[in-house]
Amino acid sequence: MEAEGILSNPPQTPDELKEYRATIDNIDAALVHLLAERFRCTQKVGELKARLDLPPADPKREERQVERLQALAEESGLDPDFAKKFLRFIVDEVIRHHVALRG
Ligand SMILES: O=C(O)C(=O)C[C@]1(C(=O)O)C=C[C@@H](O)C=C1
Repeated sequence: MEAEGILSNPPQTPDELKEYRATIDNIDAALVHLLAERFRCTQKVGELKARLDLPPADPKREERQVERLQALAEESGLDPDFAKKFLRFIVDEVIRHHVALRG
């Protein structure tokens, strides 16, 4: 009996799907660890910039980062536009932290 797409007797998760999901969980954990490491590094950068009175954002540096990441994305089969948006999302958060550090 099925009502509005909800199965009363849901099928078991296939083993193949479980395996993919285990891989996804590992990759997600690695991403979180890598991002935490990146933010520890940018925290140091933010402190340095505040100390030396340097601007929080460096658009020229960002341009070089986008170019490099888009090339890497193309080489590895990732959508370069997604790579660009992902970097923007992270860098915007970093800049927010840098601004807060200036007090
Ligand atoms: O390299 C810097 O100057 C940083 O502050 C780090 C970072 C980044 O997260 O990669 C963040 C903000 C800048 O606009 C550029 C790069």
